[in-house]
Amino acid sequence: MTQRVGILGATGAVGQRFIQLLEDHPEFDLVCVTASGESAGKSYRDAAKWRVDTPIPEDVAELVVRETSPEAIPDDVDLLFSSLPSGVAAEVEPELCEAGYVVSSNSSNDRMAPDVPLTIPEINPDHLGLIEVQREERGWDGALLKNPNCSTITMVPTLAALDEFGLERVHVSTLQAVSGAGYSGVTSMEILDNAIPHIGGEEEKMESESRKLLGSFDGAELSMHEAEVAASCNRIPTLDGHLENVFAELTADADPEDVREAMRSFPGADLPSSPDPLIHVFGPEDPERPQPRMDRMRGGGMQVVAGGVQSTPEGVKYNCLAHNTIRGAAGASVLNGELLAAEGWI
Ligand SMILES: NC(=O)C1=CN([C@@H]2O[C@H](COP(=O)(O)OP(=O)(O)OC[C@H]3O[C@@H](n4cnc5c(N)ncnc54)[C@H](OP(=O)(O)O)[C@@H]3O)[C@@H](O)[C@H]2O)C=CC1
Ligand SMILES: N[C@@H](CC(=O)OP(=O)(O)O)C(=O)O
Repeated sequence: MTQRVGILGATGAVGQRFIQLLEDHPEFDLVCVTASGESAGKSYRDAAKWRVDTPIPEDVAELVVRETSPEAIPDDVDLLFSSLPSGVAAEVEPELCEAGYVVSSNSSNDRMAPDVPLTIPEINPDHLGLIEVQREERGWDGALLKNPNCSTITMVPTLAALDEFGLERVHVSTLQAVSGAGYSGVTSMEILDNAIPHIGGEEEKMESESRKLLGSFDGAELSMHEAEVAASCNRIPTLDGHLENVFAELTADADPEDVREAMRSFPGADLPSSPDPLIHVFGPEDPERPQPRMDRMRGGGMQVVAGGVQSTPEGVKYNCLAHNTIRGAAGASVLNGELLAAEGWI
């Protein structure tokens, strides 16, 4: 069955990725786009400065952009994807959920709220059960579901694969693409011939969101994973694709080939946007991979790519990579929407 969907913040960088990913989607039909009051009332073509590398779908270009409020959105929309600035989302998303809409959101507000599921469908689909808790506590007919931060989602599938070796402590250092800061986020004068060893709030997000994603849900309450996570986040002059150097301390012995096999065989999800395999792993014959330019579009930008697995005295070290605006943003929300549909929440 096809579901009628909308995008909140559809004119922005992530909103445009949503439109690209929803074109020809087998389950979702895009019927509604919203943005700020500045854009509302204009055609999407006139409101959005289109910057994605495929043309605007003609039917979307003709849609009239709506205000971002419950009154402006048609009642028969089954699911809303959200790519609003987090301050705006923090106000509007709860109003929409209260009005009965189900929202699959990429914005960072409420990710760590104890009654808001933060999911990667291949890793913790059972956390969706938190929606029952959320509805009971908040009295909503709708629901709010979040996907994690783009740097977090790049690393967590590899950590989930390592969990069988007793994941105790994680140190990670990131090399993040400029698109993560949005189109006007970092000027060329700041980033060319340079690297910036700080991204506001990013380290805290990686450290807390990872433990929530890897945590367990007993049907009523969510417990965080016990592993300690310490992150150092850096911006570098790549366009798309976050590369990360991970050092994992494990309680069990783990040979690099066992680790590669655990990552290679980690199961995907039976959902249209989930790649198979979930993690592409380069072996010791390709020590220089993954690389952002060469590997970010694997699996349509939805695959996580790992390589450089080597033993350390405490466990293993390796590199991992994912496309930050596809697997790390719009693609993650679409995949969560597919999970909501498959599990009967919409
Ligand atoms: N850029 C990226 O790679 C990533 C971004 N994110 C997160 O996704 C969200 C969106 O990011 P991004 O697409 O880069 O942001 P943009 O600034 O490019 O887009 C923001 C969108 O929100 C709309 N908007 C702004 N203010 C309001 C308002 N007051 N009411 C209603 N709509 C409003 C804008 O509409 P208008 O055009 O009318 O101003 C636009 O559609 C953020 O929370 C960001 O942190 C997450 C991961 C990666
Ligand atoms: N901070 C990320 C992008 C982002 O907006 O993340 P979040 O979804 O947590 O707000 C980056 O710079 O690459």
